[in-house]
Amino acid sequence: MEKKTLVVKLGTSILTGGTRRIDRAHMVELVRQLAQLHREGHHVVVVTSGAIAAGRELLGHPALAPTMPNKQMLAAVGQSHLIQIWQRLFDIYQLHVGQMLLTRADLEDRERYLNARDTLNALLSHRIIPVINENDAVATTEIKVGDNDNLSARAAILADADLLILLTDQQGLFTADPRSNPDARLIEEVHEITDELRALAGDSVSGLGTGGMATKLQAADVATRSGIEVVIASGKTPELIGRLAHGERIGTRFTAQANPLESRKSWILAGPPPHGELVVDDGAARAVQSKGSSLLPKGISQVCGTFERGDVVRVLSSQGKELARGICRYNATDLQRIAGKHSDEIESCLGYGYGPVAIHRDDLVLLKGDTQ
Ligand SMILES: Nc1ncnc2c1ncn2[C@@H]1O[C@H](COP(=O)(O)OP(=O)(O)O)[C@@H](O)[C@H]1O
Ligand SMILES: N[C@@H](CCC(=O)OP(=O)(O)O)C(=O)O
Repeated sequence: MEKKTLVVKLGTSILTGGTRRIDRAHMVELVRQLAQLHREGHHVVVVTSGAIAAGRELLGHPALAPTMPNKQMLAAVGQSHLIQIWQRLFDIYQLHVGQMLLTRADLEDRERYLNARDTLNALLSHRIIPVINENDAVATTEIKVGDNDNLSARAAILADADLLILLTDQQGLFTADPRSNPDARLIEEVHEITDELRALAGDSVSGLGTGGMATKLQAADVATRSGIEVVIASGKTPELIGRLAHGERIGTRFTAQANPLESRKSWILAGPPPHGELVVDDGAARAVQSKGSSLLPKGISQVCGTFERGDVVRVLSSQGKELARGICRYNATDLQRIAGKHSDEIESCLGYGYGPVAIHRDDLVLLKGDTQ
């Protein structure tokens, strides 16, 4: 069976079961399902809400004004508690978790984005379960993603996920909020997120979650545009996670709009103008062009311009013809020092390393014909 990468977002509504406490009994059941998928060889990423709810529970539900610092204080208390609960539950299956607390600023800055992606990939390749939440304690309104639905869509892009599952307290997106409209019907499949659809998605009324269905639709929009399928479903459906991973139709499914690799490549071409140039030797030019290889420092003969790790650069042949564009994993100063060297010399030369390649093949777009 094909191995998939799944991002599963668990909202406060499902983690508390609508109560004032974290529903550990239900978390045990969700972890059992996640561990089963992991055992089958799939990559599993958890995006967890519930820090604020856990903080409230731990402090005995103090009467607090709903100010930002108070929420941040609750999240700071609750997050460490929450991650301990996750770790204890995954311990049952001898699995480790790795906590990643992110903000919007981390995901918009190319260098920090690459760092976060490298960390996530390192966790996954060591078969550790990444457990992600927003870094509420440091995030102010400007740098906050604001809700974990949107955060999970960005985490899914970071992980190159095949499927994003948004687990909540409803069976999916309905034609109206089922809490107030008993006649509301489940929408089973969405191919395009239109304004009419957005008008159906209401806010959270439970006082526990953030954003309701509106933020779930925003998340579905972001993820499906990046080629990731999204499902909104009820966390109470038996064996839900495994059944969805095996292709069963449950809840509301949003079909992917593009292939993830293609969408990253169009960002490279349409995104910010290149910051610098790498002139490569004939061997590297051939490897990149005909074999679809990554660009190694060894094949770089000249580094021009000032660029940071994560910036887009142009790749030029020794005759000055533009062959490709890609996201560079080293900044210009570092690359000048390692250009022409073997990848296993990077660490000793710089004192650190971000891996053996200057531009990974997934971050490289070949240009056909003259693009000078
Ligand atoms: N059209 C809709 N279909 C389903 N649920 C809706 C809709 N509009 C609003 N909602 C509300 O969204 C809530 C789920 O969002 P939220 O409370 O933020 O949960 P979570 O903590 O899982 O993110 C549901 O409990 C429901 O009341
Ligand atoms: N980061 C916050 C959750 C924010 C949020 O979006 O909550 P939810 O709508 O329940 O997914 C916390 O951990 O409490």
